[in-house]
Amino acid sequence: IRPILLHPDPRLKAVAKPVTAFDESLRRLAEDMLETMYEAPGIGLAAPQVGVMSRLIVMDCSRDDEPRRPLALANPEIAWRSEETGPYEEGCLSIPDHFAEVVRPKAVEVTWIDLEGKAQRERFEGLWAVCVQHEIDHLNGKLFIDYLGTIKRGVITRKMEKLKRDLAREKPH
Ligand SMILES: O=C(O)C[C@@H](Cc1ccccc1)[C@H](O)SCc1ccccc1
Ligand SMILES: [Zn+2]
Repeated sequence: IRPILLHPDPRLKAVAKPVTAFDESLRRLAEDMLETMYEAPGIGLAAPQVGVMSRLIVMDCSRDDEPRRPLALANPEIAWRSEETGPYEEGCLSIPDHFAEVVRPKAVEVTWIDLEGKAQRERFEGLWAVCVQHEIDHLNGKLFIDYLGTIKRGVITRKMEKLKRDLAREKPH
């Protein structure tokens, strides 16, 4: 389990670097991220959210009544976006307890390299499509609040700054 960085944090606004070593340490990082994600709980997590500036994301958007399908995607890229878009009330483990509607393409095709170094390509729809786009945004320093207007984004940022001040002073918020 690794601590999840909270917005605002410069590491959440930086562009992460491509993964080049498909070795044991990458597999260990993916395992740590999946453990952190399940414990949060969440259905996705990007390496920059645990302070690692690498282009690695993990996801498991399977429902509770389905078998788990943990995925680790290195150097993910969106190769195709559907014309059709749709809204979803998004949240973020780095911006806890804040939710807002974001409109994204309903389906995307993603290419990536898996932990064995093999190139993969898959079409995602539904919650998987929302999640993979949300996670790839994290690799480019983009947060779901960046799709909101200046006012709403500012309100959320100021509330998060207060939360971080209170946490720093060990005061319950
Ligand atoms: O911060 C993250 O990247 C984890 C996000 C991933 C996500 C955000 C919006 C929509 C889909 C995925 C979430 O905090 S994981 C929590 C969650 C759980 C169920 C449905 C939506 C979000
Ligand atoms: Zn997020």
